[in-house]
Amino acid sequence: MDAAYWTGAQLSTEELHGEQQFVTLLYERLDALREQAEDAVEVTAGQSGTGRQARVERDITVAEQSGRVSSLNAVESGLCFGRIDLADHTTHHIGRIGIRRDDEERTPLLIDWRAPVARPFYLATGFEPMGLRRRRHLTTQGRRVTGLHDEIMDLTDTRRTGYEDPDADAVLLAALNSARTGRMADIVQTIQAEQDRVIRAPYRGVLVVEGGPGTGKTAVALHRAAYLLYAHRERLARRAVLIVGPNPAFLGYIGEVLPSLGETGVLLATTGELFPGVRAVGTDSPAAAEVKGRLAMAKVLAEEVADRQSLPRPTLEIRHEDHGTLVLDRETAAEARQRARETGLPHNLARPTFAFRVIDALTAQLAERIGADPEGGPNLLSPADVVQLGKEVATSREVHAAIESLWPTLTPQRLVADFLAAPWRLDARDAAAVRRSGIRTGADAPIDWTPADVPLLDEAAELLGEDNSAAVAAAALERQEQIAYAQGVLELSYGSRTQEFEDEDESEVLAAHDVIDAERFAERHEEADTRSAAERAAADRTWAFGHIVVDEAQELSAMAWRLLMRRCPSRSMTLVGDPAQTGDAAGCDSWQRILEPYVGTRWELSRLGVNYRTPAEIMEVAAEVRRLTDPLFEPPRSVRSTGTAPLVRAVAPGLMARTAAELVAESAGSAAGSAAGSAEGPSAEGRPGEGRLAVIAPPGLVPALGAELPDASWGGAPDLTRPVVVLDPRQAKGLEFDTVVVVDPEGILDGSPRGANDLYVALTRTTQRLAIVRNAEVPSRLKSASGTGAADAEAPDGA
Ligand SMILES: Nc1ncnc2c1ncn2[C@@H]1O[C@H](COP(=O)(O)OP(=O)(O)OP(=O)(O)O)[C@@H](O)[C@H]1O
Repeated sequence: MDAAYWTGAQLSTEELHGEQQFVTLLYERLDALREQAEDAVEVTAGQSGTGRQARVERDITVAEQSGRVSSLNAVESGLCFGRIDLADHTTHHIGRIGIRRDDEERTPLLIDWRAPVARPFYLATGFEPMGLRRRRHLTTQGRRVTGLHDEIMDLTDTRRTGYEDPDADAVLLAALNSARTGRMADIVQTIQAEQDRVIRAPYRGVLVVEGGPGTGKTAVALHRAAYLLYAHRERLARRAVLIVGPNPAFLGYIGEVLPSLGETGVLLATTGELFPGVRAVGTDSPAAAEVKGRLAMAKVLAEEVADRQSLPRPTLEIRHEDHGTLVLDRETAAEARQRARETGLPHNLARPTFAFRVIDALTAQLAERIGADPEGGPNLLSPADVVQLGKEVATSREVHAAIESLWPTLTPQRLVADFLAAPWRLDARDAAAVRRSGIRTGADAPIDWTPADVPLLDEAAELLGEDNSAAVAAAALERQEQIAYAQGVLELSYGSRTQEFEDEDESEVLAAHDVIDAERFAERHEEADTRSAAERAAADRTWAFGHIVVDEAQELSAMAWRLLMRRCPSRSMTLVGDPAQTGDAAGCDSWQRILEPYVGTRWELSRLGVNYRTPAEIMEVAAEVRRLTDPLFEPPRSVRSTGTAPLVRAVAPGLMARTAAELVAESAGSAAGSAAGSAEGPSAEGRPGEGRLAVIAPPGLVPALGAELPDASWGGAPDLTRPVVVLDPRQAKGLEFDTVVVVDPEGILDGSPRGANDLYVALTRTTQRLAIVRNAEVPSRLKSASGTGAADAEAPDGA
């Protein structure tokens, strides 16, 4: 029947039914793929093949197929979310991953959102329909299609479905208004055009993405990682992608986004986690972190190393077991040091050169003494005697101790610990900031490393180098043994060759002796590393990543940038941040200054200008903070307004924590109340228990607030999935909540040199409601939060 004769209701039912059938088919296919992968895991794991080769192949298959099962599980929710109808009457469904039919042609059933075919779904507009007649968003709950939203792109097309939505942003707004969970969600269904361009920007080079709060920088960075893994799968699967965030809580917050896009092999880390073997659990004062983050620390550490390459004053006496006292004078040691330095090698790798020179000089001295002809003739020792003497010198414990005292083998930990124990190269104030008491100089005792120590350790590791000659020699030996073993296997296999064998499939027969030599045979039998690239990268300080994404990039110190640049020699990087939110005293406020030493001016800048998080009324208050220092500041445009101005309470300082707790209790009550009357579907007002609230206060007030809010999570590792958390502004960076209570804004403003940035961050964390509890005894520097303006509608307490 012609659609024009159908009533709207019939159309709607038919359309929805059709989509439901399609989605059901997709899930059946997903189930089948998952079953295949699970079966492969089970069958392979149960295989009893013996020998190294069989074991390796089994482990690789199990790892691959288990990864596939995890990816397929992760895309279960919202598998298909869109459809595009093209002018040529073809249609494509768009989803989290690509799925094909199980037919001969492997016909595409669901198009991966990252495929070029899917691009018009994100970019087409009425002005530029990109060949589309219609764009459809599907909303689903579990496997049930719950809604359709159609946009007509070709106005000459008269066909109607009954799901045409006059509000093109309905799906976006529903996503923005949904209650937060304490975990970031992906935005794959509603990526906006300006975001799409960043996500699909070319892979090479450094791309900086700058934008105000809530402009989707984090979301875009994560989707870009997923896109790059799709578009450059082979290279990036091998070299891995690293995503760097400011703290572990933030990484927990964003940790589910990439898996929900089917990507599980990405390493998420803070810079403090990038030195394998070191857990940076300590904390620094802001002053200490700032000093440790300065670029000048690279020079300081280089000088510390040079200092360890010392000279005797004026001579060093070495008592040799058999030959009495040897004397190493300053000139000889200086010459040996010069030679060692001239190698240009890091300290530990240049040490053998130093040691050889010293041993040579001492051997000559000894030969001179022992072989001296009492008659004054030539030395009586033969060359072989001298070689023997050299061996004795080289193996002498005392000689070793002497060399060690002049050119010690150093670990990064020991070098940095010694520096922190006695930072005498720094001026008095900086030294006082970084000095660590309780460290024993020269001892390898464990200390509480801080995140700001990690770039120092990395720098030290570069300066020192790793003397892995023993490991290399051992590996070479093992390889020789493997080749010998392989030779034996090949001879055996040749000897046992039978007629029956010759008739078999040639690959089996040729595999033995005809086509490979012992060396390649040995290679094939080497123990393969079945860890994913991300896992291997996490354990390897010198790993070169295929791409690095840095979120909150403005927070990184100059020393942290040095560390990251070492991990990415290809300089394929995406850096997202907002200099206006820089809180860390060691952080940078100019991209050019950060990047200059590494890529000169060869980097791209993209700006995001729409705030998807913070409602316009709240953004106005936040903008006032920035205008304290920059009167012309314009905030990013908010995509929504809620009609609710921030609530302000001015109270005596001793009542601020109590008042905040009361506001939290009121908020919980009103969320429950409005939930009772709310319509179906997720909303910020949500159901009881839905939504998240954060109290953000200066660090000194956090414990008092924690005491007033016994159910809240707070401290070093707050649980963001709890209904209420108490955070300081630094901890709140990058996060968002349905409701935020900012306590003591003036305290935050004055609390650090970048207090204005911290307050700006605190005020922009909410998706719905903001309350401010301020100290009534200090004048407010924000007009709209002064407790006397329009925002004060709810009458402050206790003022
Ligand atoms: N296209 C989109 N569709 C749906 N939600 C979006 C979209 N873009 C951004 N958002 C949502 O807006 C919120 C803010 O995004 P995000 O945290 O990525 O911003 P940001 O720029 O990193 O913010 P900040 O600098 O304040 O940390 C998130 O909840 C994100 O999911």
